[in-house]
Amino acid sequence: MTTGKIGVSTKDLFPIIKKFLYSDHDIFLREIVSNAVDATQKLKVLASTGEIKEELGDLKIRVKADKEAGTLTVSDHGIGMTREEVEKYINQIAFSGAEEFLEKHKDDAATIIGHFGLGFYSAFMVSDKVEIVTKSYKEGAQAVKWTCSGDPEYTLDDIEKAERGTDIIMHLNADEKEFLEDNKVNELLNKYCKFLPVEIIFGKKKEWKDGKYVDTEEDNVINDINPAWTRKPSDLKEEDYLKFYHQLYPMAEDPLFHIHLNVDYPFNLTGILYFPKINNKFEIQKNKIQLYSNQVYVTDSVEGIVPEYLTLLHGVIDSPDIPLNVSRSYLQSDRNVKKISNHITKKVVDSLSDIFKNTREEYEKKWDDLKIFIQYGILTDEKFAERAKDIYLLKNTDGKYFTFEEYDNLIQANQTDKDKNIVCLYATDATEQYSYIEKAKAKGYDVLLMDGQLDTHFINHLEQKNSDHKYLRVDADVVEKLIPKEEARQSDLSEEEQNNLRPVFSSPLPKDNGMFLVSFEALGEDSDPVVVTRSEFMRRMKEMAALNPGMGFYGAMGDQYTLVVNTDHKLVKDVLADEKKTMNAKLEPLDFEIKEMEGKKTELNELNKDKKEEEIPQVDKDRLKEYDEKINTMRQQKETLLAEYGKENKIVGQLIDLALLANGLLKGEALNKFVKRSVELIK
Ligand SMILES: Nc1ncnc2c1ncn2[C@@H]1O[C@H](COP(=O)(O)OP(=O)(O)OP(=O)(O)O)[C@@H](O)[C@H]1O
Repeated sequence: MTTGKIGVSTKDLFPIIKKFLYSDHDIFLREIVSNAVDATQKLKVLASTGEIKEELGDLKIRVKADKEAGTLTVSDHGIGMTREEVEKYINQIAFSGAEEFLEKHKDDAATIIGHFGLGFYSAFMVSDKVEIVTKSYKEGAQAVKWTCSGDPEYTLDDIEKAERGTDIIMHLNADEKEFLEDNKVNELLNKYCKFLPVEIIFGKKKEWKDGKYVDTEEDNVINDINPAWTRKPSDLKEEDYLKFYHQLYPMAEDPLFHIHLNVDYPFNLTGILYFPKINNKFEIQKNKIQLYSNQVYVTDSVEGIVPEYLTLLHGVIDSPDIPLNVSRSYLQSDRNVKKISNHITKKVVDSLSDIFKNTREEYEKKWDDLKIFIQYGILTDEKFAERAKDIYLLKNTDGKYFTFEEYDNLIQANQTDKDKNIVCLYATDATEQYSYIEKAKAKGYDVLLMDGQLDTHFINHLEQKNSDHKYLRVDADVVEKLIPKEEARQSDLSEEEQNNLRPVFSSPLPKDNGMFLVSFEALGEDSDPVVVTRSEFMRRMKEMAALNPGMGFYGAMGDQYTLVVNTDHKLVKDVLADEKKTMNAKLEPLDFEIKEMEGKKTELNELNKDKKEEEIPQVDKDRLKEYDEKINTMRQQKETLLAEYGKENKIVGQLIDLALLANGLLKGEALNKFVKRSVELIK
């Protein structure tokens, strides 16, 4: 028997392994199993080079939990170790360089593990004592047993062992007994070892018999040793990709597309990325891209490692250049990792371009689901945006798809305004904005459908990138003025007529869901008498605020609408005429008095016009104030009269309700009243 102290002075190491890695102590099983895989792979290499001539026999790796003994054991039939190799690899090499590093990075112990070949020692995170029982493949090798109880002292004994290979026996400490439970071990093996290249057995396959699960004779193989991403794309059919997808995400719907990554220069990278079909926000979070290193699972929190938009994709990326077990900040700054993520971006766009060029119809069919990924990529990644601009599709309200270039060609002639802007019209809800869409189409305009979650952001982005393009929702203005080709004709109502008509039209407007302005426009006698519009700027600000908590100011504001009254329309002219007829008798005395007051005001002002403020006599000041107050009161009286008149006027009420109805704003009680009044009108 040999006893000794492990490697260089390592008394700091065990506490760190135990304490700092506590949060992620699950990984010990991966470390031990992947060592067993390495040992088995090395054996196969030796056999293939002829260095080992005998039959290799059963190469499966077995994981066993023994509750009575309190041990978890991982056994392989790999190359094993001689006494010298144990001394060297377990006792010495494992710690070379680690000591200095440890000093510097006391807080970042995860960086050390793996990076310095300390994988094996992670067993001490969960064990009081670890034994290695191993016999080398080398002829006549003496089997040995190494025992260590989590301090630098170890023992090394010769023992009898029939078969070549290594058993790692972990005596779990009292707090870690959960790792003896089938469920827990299964969970860990499934997470970390599901695609390792050597078969891993844990217990027997179970079957349902007499009301419970019982063991069968068959070994329970945990892993798929040839996962799809390690195979050649030419050997795989569509259904293989689907099958693999469901292996990764059993509950998910079929994905839209897959991209098989297969690079060996300038770095090694394989993998399959899937564009998932997403039905709700929740699903985006649930399934994630998994990062592997030589088929060993590393992580599925890839934020900061791959470009942000890629975190929405599903699938697997495998690169031996992705270091195992290092901290996130390390991965983010790793040059290899950066190169990998740039390359993936290029590859993703290239593949999508191919699909787009070769099977455009297919691409269009999937576009609605694909759109959010491409938009997210364009919004968050300059490089992606540059590359993806030719494969982005705009969809119009007729369900037709266009690239940016195709769309410009379509609308340029008819939808360029007097300032040479190309105006793209869009709807966010084809049903709600139906009447506006129809009016725009009747003018020969095309209308895009922008009903996606990211469309508001995306439109802002497009306008920033192309300053000669304007995006307007179809209800942003009356159709005559959406794309102005020349200066608009002024309404021929006098200012006074407009002022008298304004309260008539504003009094019946709803007061609860927003603010209304009333404006008068000369839109031609064939255009609608009254239209509700919604300013593009204010609406977009509100929508952005809803997505962006920092813009609370806009979010808190009510909706803003404009009621546009077409003064060319016969019905509006009728209202004006009727108003004059009915109201003149009441308004005239008020108007007369207002005029008189204003006359007096002018006189007084004229008198004092050359004086400085302090030279004006106080009596005059008081009188001016009095006149102003009187004028105000009378104006208010006028407005009240006109408002009452407006509320009584059936035509005004009906016109406004029709306009609100077309904008989806007539609801509840107001809608009910509208129906009743309509029935009365028919009678
Ligand atoms: N099951 C095993 N069979 C044969 N040799 C083993 C086995 N487990 C560990 N070893 C030897 O012990 C060495 C140290 O293992 P450890 O896991 O600490 O580091 P590593 O495997 O070199 O690096 P890493 O785990 O970070 O990839 C290995 O390189 C290997 O030579």
